[in-house]
Amino acid sequence: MRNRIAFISEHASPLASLGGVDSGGQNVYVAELAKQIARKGYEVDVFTRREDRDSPQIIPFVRGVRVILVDAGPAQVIPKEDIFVYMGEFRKQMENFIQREELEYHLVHANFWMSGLVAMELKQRMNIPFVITFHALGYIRKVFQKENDRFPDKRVDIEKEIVKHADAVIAECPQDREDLIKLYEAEESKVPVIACGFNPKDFYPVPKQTARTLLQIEQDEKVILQLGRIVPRKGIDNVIRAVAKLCENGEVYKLLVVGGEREESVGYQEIDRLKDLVKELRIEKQVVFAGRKERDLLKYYYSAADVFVTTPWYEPFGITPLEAMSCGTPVVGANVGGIKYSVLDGKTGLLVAPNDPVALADKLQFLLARPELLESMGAYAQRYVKKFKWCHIADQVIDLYKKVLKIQYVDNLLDPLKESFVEAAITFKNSAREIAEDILHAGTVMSNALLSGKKILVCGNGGSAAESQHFTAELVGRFEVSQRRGLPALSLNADTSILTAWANDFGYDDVFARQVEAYGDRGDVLFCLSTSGQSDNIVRAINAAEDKGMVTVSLLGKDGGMAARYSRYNIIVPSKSTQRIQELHLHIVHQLCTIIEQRVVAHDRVEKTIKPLNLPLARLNVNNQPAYLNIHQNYKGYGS
Ligand SMILES: O=C(CO)[C@@H](O)[C@H](O)[C@H](O)[C@H](O)COP(=O)(O)O
Ligand SMILES: [Zn+2]
Repeated sequence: MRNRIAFISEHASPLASLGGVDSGGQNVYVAELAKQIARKGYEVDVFTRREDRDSPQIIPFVRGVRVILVDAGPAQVIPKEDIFVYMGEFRKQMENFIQREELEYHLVHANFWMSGLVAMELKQRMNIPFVITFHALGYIRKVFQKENDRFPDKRVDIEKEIVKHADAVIAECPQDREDLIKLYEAEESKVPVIACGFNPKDFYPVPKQTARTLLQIEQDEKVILQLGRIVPRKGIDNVIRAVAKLCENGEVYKLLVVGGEREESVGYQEIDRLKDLVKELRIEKQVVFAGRKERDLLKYYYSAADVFVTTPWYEPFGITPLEAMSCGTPVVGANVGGIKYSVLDGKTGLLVAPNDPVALADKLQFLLARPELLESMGAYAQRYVKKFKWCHIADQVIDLYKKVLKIQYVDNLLDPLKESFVEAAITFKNSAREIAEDILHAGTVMSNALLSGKKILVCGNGGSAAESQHFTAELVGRFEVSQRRGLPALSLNADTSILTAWANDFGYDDVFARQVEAYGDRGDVLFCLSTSGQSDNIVRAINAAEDKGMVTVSLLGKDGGMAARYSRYNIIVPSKSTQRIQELHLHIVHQLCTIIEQRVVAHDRVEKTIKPLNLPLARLNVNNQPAYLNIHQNYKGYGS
């Protein structure tokens, strides 16, 4: 069966178009990772909140990936800051879906803290392990946005709980990992760094001339590209101010701002603020707001630009620098989070402090004045960025899944395994208290029969058949005493020809009774082993033996069943578990052998049936006595 993974991404659907306020890196991450993971043999379902009334609940995305729309809150686009109140409903609906469709998910991969909350609850309720990628951390957002952060105050506490219960937390860059460990007390071993990726099929270099012709950009213009979601965190105002500084310095560059759409539900928008700022700085001619562009057009924008700029004040990863580098465009990026991890300062671009327009203007001016440097950086970037292809990232994520599933597998099996030892120990202890005397009695009855020249017939089914042969092997052969005569004991389940012929011709119920009839004599013992005491062939054998004047002894379990009713002597292990009963049966078989051997050897010594002088010297113990004499001395005797 293929492993089935449930992605949860409450606000970022892989189906959503890119560039809106709440769609961006996370949508791409979920879409690309799901695709690659499915390509590598997993079944992936992506659970996301329904945002329109008309779509079906299950939407096939690509081969192996389905998008499941979860009804939680109004079926319309809601800013992610307002979704939290619907997450209880989200969890309930998701759980209903899983049960209704009889799906078995091996692992949940949650994206963003609210999905993490759902994953944490599903783990508690359905025992599905989960991995989370936070994409952004509430603690850091709060530090920067303060009262402008509209997420519920409890976000950070919930995130801490999620970190505690997650089986692994994917850090997108070393800075993210450090934050998770320091600020969220994440266990170091649970936080691997796995970067985000890019798709080389979507992002590859297009000759600059072609790209500019297509986008109607002057061939000789110096173009700085800013591309991505238009939200305050991205620090686009910083870029605008830097361009204004460049103008002050007499440099004329064009800043192309791609992305962003007016959201009806939101009041004063970031894009309005930026446009006002452009006006205020009087650089309308230098800044072009190109709006949101379809994904397949983005490579032309990246390729047309001389340099790509991104200076957020916080960025757990940031996919756009990878896309720019893959198109052969160097990046000037903020020296924060994932950007300082993915952009090699001085090699694939330059790093600069966030919120510092003067420093940014300096870096841009330096680079744009050096076309050869830009070219060599672009070429290096294109080679270097290959390690971030989604297929390589997916390999790392799958390795993590395997590790989590292995731990889960071990946890699921190890605890019951340990528990079984405790349970066995308890059964042994209870047996010592409750049935030790019955065992001694049975052993005495058996040894009396042997000492009177009688024999023991033994039978059982399955595991008990094995113990029956185990018992006869110890008696006919040897147990603990090295030199003694063989004792007559015959296992009735050992002769396959008799068993199969009789079972085949007449039925299985009399396979033992028939042999009791053939071999049994008055005074012989029939020793039956049965965990339930309900096997018909055992009950019939007991009746046949009693009819012949034999002595019946049964080793049983549970409530002793029918066998206990008809058998003369019973040892009933105080347990309801077949396994535990069988384990005790083996121990009891050994104890019966001990009793029988000690009594027979003691008796034979008195009768002088074994000549001690025949023993090889090496067999003598420290007292220069054969071992069986010690046993004889230790034996206190019991009601023979
Ligand atoms: O070993 C086991 C179970 O642990 C089985 O082979 C088991 O002995 C068989 O199911 C027997 O047929 C059970 O018979 P019984 O112990 O109830 O007389
Ligand atoms: Zn067994």
